[in-house]
Amino acid sequence: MLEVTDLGKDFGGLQAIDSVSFTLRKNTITGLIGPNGAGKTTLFNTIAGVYKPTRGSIAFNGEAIGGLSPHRIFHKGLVRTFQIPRPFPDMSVLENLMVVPARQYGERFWNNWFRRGRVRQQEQDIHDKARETLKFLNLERVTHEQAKNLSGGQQKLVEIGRALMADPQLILLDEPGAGVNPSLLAEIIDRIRELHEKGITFLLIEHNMDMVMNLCDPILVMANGRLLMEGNAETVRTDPRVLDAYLGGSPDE
Ligand SMILES: Nc1ncnc2c1ncn2[C@@H]1O[C@H](COP(=O)(O)OP(=O)(O)OP(=O)(O)O)[C@@H](O)[C@H]1O
Repeated sequence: MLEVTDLGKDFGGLQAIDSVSFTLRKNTITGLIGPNGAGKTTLFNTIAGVYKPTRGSIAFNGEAIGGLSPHRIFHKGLVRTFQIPRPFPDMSVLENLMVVPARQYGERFWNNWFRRGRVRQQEQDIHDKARETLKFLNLERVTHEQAKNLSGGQQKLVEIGRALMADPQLILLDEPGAGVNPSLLAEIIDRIRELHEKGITFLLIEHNMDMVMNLCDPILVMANGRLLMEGNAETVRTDPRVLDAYLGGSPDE
C-alpha cells in the first residue's frame, strides 16, 4: 500500500531522515519506534506531505505522492491525525467530527445558492456519520460535551474519530497511547484492532512498548534518521541493536 524508497529529509546540514526504505502491506498495523530524535515524526510528516522529501520517493497504492500537498494526500485516503486541524476546544465533540474536511458541497459559495437541497442532504449525512462514529468509539455520552472537558484518552479517541470521518485507507497515528489511563488505553487498542479488521491499515508512532508489542506487526525501528531494523515483537525485543539504540539515546527512554 505504501512504498518508501531511499527517503531523505534534511534540515540545513542535519539529515533528519536518511535513506529510509520500507513497504507497508495493506491491512497491517505497523509500529514505528525509536529513541527521541530518531526521525519518526519527520518521517510521518514527509509521508503526509507536511515536508517535501529532500531525496527518494513515496508511493501510495502505486501512485507517487512524494512532495504533494498534505491536502491532496489526505484526499487520497492517507490521513495523519495531525493533518486534521486540532480539536477546537470550545466546540462540542460532535461538531469536532463534523468539521473534518470531507468534500463538503456547502463550502463552495455557489453551491449554497444553487444546490441547497444537495448541501442540506450532505450536512445530514455528515451528521449521521459523526453520530455513528461516536457510537463506535463509545463516546456517545460526551457527544455534546466541549472537547476541552474530555480526558486525555477521550481526546485520543476523538482524534481517531476525526480521522475516520475522512474515510481513510491508511491512518498515521501519532502516539495514541500518550497520556492515556490504562482502561481507556485498552479501549483504544480494541478500537484500532476493530478498524484493522474492517480493512484500515495503520502506521503508528508509540513510546508505550507494551502497546507496540501487543498491537503491532511488523515493527520498524529507527535511530539517528535511519531504519535500524524491521521485525515482529519478539525479534525487535531481542535484537541487541535496538537495545543499543535506546541505551545510547536519551537516558529516560
Ligand atoms: N523542523 C525542523 N527543523 C530542524 N530540525 C528538525 C525539525 N524537525 C525535526 N528536526 C530534527 O530532526 C531530528 C529528528 O527529529 P524527529 O522529531 O523527527 O524525531 P522523533 O523520532 O520523532 O523524536 P521524538 O520521539 O522525540 O518525537 C532531530 O534531531 C530534530 O531536532
